Amino acid sequence: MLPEAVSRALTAAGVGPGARLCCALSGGVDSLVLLHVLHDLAPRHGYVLQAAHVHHGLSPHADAWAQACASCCATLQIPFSLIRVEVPRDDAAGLEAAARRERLAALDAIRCDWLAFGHHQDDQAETLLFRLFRGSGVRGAAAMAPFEMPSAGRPGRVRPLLDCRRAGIEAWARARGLDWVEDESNADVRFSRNFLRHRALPALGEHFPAAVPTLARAAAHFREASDLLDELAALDEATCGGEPLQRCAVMSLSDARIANLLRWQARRHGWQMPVQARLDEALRQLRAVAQPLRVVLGEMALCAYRNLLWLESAVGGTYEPRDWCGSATLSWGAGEVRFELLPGRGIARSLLEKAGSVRLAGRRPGLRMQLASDRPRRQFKNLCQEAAIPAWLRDRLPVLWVDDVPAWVGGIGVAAEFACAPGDEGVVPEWRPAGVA
Ligand SMILES: Nc1ncnc2c1ncn2[C@@H]1O[C@H](COP(=O)(O)OP(=O)(O)OP(=O)(O)O)[C@@H](O)[C@H]1O
Repeated sequence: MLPEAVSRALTAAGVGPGARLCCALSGGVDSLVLLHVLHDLAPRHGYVLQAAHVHHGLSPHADAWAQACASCCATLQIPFSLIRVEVPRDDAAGLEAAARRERLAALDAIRCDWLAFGHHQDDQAETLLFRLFRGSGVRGAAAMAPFEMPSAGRPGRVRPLLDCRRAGIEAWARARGLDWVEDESNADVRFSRNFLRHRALPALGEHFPAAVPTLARAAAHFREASDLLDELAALDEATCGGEPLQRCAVMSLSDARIANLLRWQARRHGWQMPVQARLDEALRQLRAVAQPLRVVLGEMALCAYRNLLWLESAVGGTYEPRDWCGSATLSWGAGEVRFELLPGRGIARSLLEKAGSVRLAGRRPGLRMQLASDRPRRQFKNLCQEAAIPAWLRDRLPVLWVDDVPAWVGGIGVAAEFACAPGDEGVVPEWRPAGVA
């Protein structure tokens, strides 16, 4: 039964023949059973199995766990990696969350297509309860996904035991004669997760015998609803003009829909969402205050200027001047400037090659530029107004200085005297300020 559940989950995720599958092995019973089942199923599914253990160096038993994982893999002849991570003891997120973050980052860096985790149905029920007690919305209540597709160089994640009960996994381990290690911290009911596992769920189970599978089923319903909200956000973004959004179009949506859209965009950029009250306040200002507007929401800022509306990183990077020597990108603040070679477009390459210095730097006082030979030379402020660049962004605009003459200003364009003629080799700079299109 258990191997069949794992097999179904792998098929549903699309872990096919030739896929490189890495089992995230903690040494506990769940991932140990998963490793054995994956090993048994490998000939049927045709994936290439490996395993990895992350050594956090936090528990006095950490070396013993790593050793147990290594020897189990040696017995099964499964390639094994041991990854050591440094967990900052004073991390603001707390020690457990920091360990988890470092562990996932280390696992994500493994050369594989899929990572398999040993989370099971009891974990799913605990996760749902835990999140509900933190006031989660629909997305949080969706708990853990059975699988997450590989994306942007990151392996996919699959949780093949998510439909299996803990007791069934332990029974399978005993029947197979497996030895496993117990994480001593799992028994400490001062931790919320352990309290839910050892106290709350057993108590609930006395009255609701099917509490765990029922909660897991509810999580699946929440996942469906959460996916629908994502689809709605994608539709709303497209109807509102993409990124940046058209302010008028956004304002015609309800607050709940705008919040849904902004949350979805923030997630895509990898920014943490602020608490609901902060977002409500930002929306209130958006409706009430005349533009321009910039409201900082933790790691990001909600900006409105003219008819544009967008999220951008609120955490600036460095804006140090740097020489351009032909590289494809130069980092700039929280974003970067990309340089692409295209015939007849952008800056004439021959002028860059002849120049004594080509530097990416900020604007300087008195900057003036002519965007076309039949247009007047304009001051920086006017150029920004014409290009709808909001005031708070102006000090952060990248400028490409060629022998101290501005050849290109990010978001504005190329100076007429540097423009590439049709048929010549051109260099097209593109500024990506991390969040603002
Ligand atoms: N040290 C480790 N090295 C490799 N994989 C690990 C390690 N610890 C945990 N895992 C993987 O993560 C799965 C879940 O373990 P655990 O519940 O302890 O971690 P978690 O990711 O913090 O869980 P949760 O998401 O429930 O908080 C394990 O079954 C295993 O696949």
